[in-house]
Amino acid sequence: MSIFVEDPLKLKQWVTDWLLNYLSEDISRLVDFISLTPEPVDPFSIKTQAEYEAYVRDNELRTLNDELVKGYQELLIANFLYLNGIPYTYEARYVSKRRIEIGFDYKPDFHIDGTHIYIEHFGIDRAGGTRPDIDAHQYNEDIKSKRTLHIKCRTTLVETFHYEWVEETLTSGLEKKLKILDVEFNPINSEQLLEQLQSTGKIANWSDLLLKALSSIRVERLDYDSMLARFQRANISQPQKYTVLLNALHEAYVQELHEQNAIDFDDMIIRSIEAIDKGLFTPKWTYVLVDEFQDISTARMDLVKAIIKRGPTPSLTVVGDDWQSIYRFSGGKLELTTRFDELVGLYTETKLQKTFRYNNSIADTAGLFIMENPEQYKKYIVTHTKVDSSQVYMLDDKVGVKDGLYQRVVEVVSKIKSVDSTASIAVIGRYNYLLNESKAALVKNRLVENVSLWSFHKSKGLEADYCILIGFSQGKLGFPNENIDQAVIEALLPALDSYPHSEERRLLYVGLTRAKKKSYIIGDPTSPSAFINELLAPKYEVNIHSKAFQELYRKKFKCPNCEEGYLKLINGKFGGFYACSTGKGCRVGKARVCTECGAPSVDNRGSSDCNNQDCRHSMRICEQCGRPMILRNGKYGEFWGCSGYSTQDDQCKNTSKQ
Ligand SMILES: Nc1ncnc2c1ncn2[C@@H]1O[C@H](COP(=O)(O)OP(=O)(O)OP(=O)(O)O)[C@@H](O)[C@H]1O
Repeated sequence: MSIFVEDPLKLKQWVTDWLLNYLSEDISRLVDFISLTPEPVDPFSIKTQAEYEAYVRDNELRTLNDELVKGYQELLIANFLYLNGIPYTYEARYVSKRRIEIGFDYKPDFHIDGTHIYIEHFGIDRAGGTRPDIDAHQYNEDIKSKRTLHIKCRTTLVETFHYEWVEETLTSGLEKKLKILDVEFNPINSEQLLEQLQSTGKIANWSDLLLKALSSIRVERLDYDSMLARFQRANISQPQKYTVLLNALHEAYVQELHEQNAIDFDDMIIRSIEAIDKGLFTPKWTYVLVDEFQDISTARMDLVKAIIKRGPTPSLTVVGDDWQSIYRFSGGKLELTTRFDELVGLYTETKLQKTFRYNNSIADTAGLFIMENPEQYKKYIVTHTKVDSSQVYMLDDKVGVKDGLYQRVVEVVSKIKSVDSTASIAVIGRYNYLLNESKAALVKNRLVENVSLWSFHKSKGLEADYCILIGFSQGKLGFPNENIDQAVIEALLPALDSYPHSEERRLLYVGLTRAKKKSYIIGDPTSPSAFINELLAPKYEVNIHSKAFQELYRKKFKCPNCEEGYLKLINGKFGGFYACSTGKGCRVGKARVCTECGAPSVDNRGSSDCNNQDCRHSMRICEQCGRPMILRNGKYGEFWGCSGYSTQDDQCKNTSKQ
């Protein structure tokens, strides 16, 4: 086996060395690479301010000079200045401290040091249009006041625009504009640049990206053409450049293994297939059993197929659970389970729907949660153990207390031990650092005995009496992990179902179902992740043991019409609705289920409005009969028509204009 298999750090070092060599051979490769990472994003495709903020939060836009900037196009300008040896300051103070009409301290995007030249990048298209969440009129007015201010203060304003980026003239245009002003260009040489890239940690980040790409190329058995096709299908910009780079990396890796006279795990599989196909080995097995089939990769499936094809007509039995497919990042191809007949052939199915591990409370919460994704199979798990009350708890991380999360972990472990001293306990976290910190806190409090620390991935197949699930923050290191900057890796991995966070959802399902007795979820009420918000909904019947979370819950489910009541989900004959917990005394009666977020939606005149302040979705309803209105297409254009139009015994013909 290759040393890379035994010591992943050695592989990382090899990739880093390869990258440094590859880049130093040709300066144009270096410039190309800089333009490939981070991946370009068109800000005009971002719809809301919250979405833009999440993009900036989750995609650290750091220049070659190590400044954090606020937009991808600003990053390109900063890098252009840096590569051309033009000293600049990002968001420098302006000569005048005067506030311009719009009322903020004016800081132009860039100042060319030692000159009166400033650069402003304006996010407008040729018609003056802006990002959808920005008021275009106001933005254009601001542009005018900035121009006036520069004239008044006798400074030179160089303007660049979003549309130049679209037209691919952003940096070439800037070059012309600066040369006219006699700005001196001293392009940086490749050694200096490489040094800077290393010292700012960029090379290390790029190596991580390449490592992941290499692993995907291996497990998916991709060649140049299939890689290029995937990038094109995924709309990756500059697909050719990525393909050339990754293909070169893969070839060098294969060559390296050859020189080491060694193989890796992927080779083991690939060579086994070859050995069987060439008749060097004849399988004799009459029964072939594959466990954890939901995570099987293309290469592994090819091996199974070869064993069957060349064996003595064996029977194949596979065991898997599509709800627990969590190894896509290492090639797991859920499709092979969900499209088994198409991809593998005829089969008979046996459903294992009874669990001897967890109780009905955990089964109901976890089952409802996983089946939110309509692409997962519908299954109703019967449990051997039955309980009368909810065994899933939501706790907070002691809002505002330093290391509050780990203190909470200690508290829960200590409480469990006080009532069930020999119980097995597991702390399950999305990232290893969460587990390391938890372990340190438990060791310090002498509570670590009988406590396992597992990542959600590692917890697969394991079990404990009590499980404590942690790390539900928002963003890049959150759960669900909202890391969206690696579209390249996404494109190389097996196809993913389209439901948002589907793989992360399965991961939480796995975590929730590790406990035999109780599951505790610890979240942060000040920035609850999407999963925490979702689990607060009454249908999950989670015990909310936290004032802060109850407050959040209160906001969403408080009955708007009475002091005491909460809106509770009822599954009626004609679908779900919410009813006030105080019963008939409350005038609100029933509330609808918001079609966007599932929280209660309360009827007002002509519309039903979501009670969840983060959602606030408004659904148009018929003023005559209360059914939802539907936007229809008629002879004279679009109009709103009552959805009761097609109901035979109680037809409603109400319409209103669009
Ligand atoms: N027939 C049975 N009677 C009693 N207990 C059982 C029975 N079958 C399994 N168990 C217990 O149920 C628990 C779960 O079993 P096992 O780990 O085999 O399930 P699994 O289907 O592999 O679960 P998962 O896929 O969720 O990891 C174990 O503690 C096991 O000992």
